[in-house]
Amino acid sequence: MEKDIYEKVMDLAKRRGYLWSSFEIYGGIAGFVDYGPLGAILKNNVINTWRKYYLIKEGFYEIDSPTVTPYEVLKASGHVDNFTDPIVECKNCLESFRADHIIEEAVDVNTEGKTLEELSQLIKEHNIRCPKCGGEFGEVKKFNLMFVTSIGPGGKRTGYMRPETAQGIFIQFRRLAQFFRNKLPFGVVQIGKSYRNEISPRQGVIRLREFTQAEAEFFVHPKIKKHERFKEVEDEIVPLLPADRQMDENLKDEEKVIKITLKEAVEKGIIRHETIAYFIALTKKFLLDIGIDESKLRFRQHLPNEMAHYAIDCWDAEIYTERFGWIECVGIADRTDYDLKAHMNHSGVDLRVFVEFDEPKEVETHEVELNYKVVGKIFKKEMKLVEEALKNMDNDDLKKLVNALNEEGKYVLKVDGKEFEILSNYVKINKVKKKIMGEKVLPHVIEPSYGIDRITYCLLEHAYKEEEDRAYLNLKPSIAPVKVGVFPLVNKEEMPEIAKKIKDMLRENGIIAEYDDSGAIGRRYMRMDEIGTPFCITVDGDTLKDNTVTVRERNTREQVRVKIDELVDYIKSRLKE
Ligand SMILES: Nc1ncnc2c1ncn2[C@@H]1O[C@H](COP(=O)(O)OP(=O)(O)OP(=O)(O)O)[C@@H](O)[C@H]1O
Repeated sequence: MEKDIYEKVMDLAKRRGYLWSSFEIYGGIAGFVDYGPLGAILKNNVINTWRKYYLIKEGFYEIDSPTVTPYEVLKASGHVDNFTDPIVECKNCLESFRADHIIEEAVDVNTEGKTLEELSQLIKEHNIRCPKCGGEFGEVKKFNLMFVTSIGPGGKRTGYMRPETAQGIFIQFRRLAQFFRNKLPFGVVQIGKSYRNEISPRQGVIRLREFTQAEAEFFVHPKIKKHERFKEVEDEIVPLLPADRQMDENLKDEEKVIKITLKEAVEKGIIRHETIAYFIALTKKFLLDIGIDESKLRFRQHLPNEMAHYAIDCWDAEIYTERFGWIECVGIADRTDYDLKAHMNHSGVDLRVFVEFDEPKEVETHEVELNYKVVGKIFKKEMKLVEEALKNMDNDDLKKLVNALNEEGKYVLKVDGKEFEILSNYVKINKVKKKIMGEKVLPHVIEPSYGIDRITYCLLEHAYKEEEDRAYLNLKPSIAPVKVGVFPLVNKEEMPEIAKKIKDMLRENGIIAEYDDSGAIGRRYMRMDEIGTPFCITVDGDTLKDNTVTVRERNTREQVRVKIDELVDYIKSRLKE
């Protein structure tokens, strides 16, 4: 049977040092992958292009936080309770599977949003059996995808390997807001490993248990979701697969995608707001820039019952692959204030940002006067902290304080993770008119989240080309790991020395070049083509006479002669293509 593209790409990737199975000499474990010498450069080139978009063009800043995360953080974020997949175990061979995947592979049913009971029912109804041994399945259960660990000796403190990089940003929000001088909107990114104990990862690099995410968190005023630079992208036409069209049974699959401008999509309410639309455009630009095939890219909106527990609108950039069909590579979600609110409530630390009004407003409000005789004895050393917190309360909190004191006779004041009980006799509340300059708001966050491994695999698959006499990777010069192969035509006279000098000269100028003098020149070209090297330089007899070399282009195989003196500039300009 002919190999499919996945097999061919993975075969090449293994042989030529792009991707290897991890722990191979011990039998390997599904869901882990090593990037070999070329793979590591390719992945870094993808990440650095991504940085160019988010850090340089958008003005976001990057942070780098630990991957081991204490229980409290992920309890607050909802991951301890909700970050689960449905699991089903074969009663005979005890192998576990993801229940929704097993059902969708066996019968034509959409399992999105189904409860555990409904999934169990579907397995029984369709008599779905274990694909490994044909055995009967037990009931469908919940399985939490996080890897658990313990922090410190004795296992007293539970930790998890982070399931997403985003939480590291949310929990540093107070410091980040200070860094950005409390001016909304602002953006922060984090690139790094995330961990999910996927139930049965059978899709190679697509579903990993340890993978790299590049996540951007764009914090906005909750009422302002227009984007300052939307104008620059509003005419962009993007293939969209909106939720209602996915659910419309009268439409054939190919009719479900619509191609309209982002402006129209926002105006018609298909995309919820400009900021999501802006990041859809940015994502498209980035993916095409690294070499994803435009005809194999679309944006699919999550169905209402598919949305993550924290999101109100979400669009996935899906990329087409031959074996796996459309796969989600980027998720662009409006996470609202879900995470900041959760961390504010659990930690007791105020994560709101003070936003100034255009004009000061006069409002009726309250002022708190402390009954020092009473509170002095109660709060002792903490007196200053309590006093400051009460004096700095904003209007909303003052209302809560007044209501609580009227209704229950007490109020719980939270300051820096500490709680203080305030009773009615501790304070005197005066009604006053005040000019206020602004208000505290809890920002919303719009998150584009990129799966670097899936993107890198798609890139390899889209770049893979076959011709009669060769298979090669059509990687863009900016992304290819090795930029130039340098060869002496024959290993005599001074050709090898000159070629080695050219290789060194290119490297000194920041261009990764490889020297190769083994085998026939044609085979050397093929070896470079196979790993996607865009240019090959050959030193030949004429070089010795006129100091020129041939530069051969990978795709067209066309050759031009270039002076050695001009090589660096020539290659540099062509690497920008
Ligand atoms: N197990 C995984 N292996 C590799 N990449 C992943 C994995 N899980 C998520 N990603 C990547 O991280 C991105 C953002 O994560 P997100 O939580 O939105 O994924 P997800 O919706 O849970 O993915 P899926 O539905 O495929 O499990 C995804 O778009 C994907 O590219």
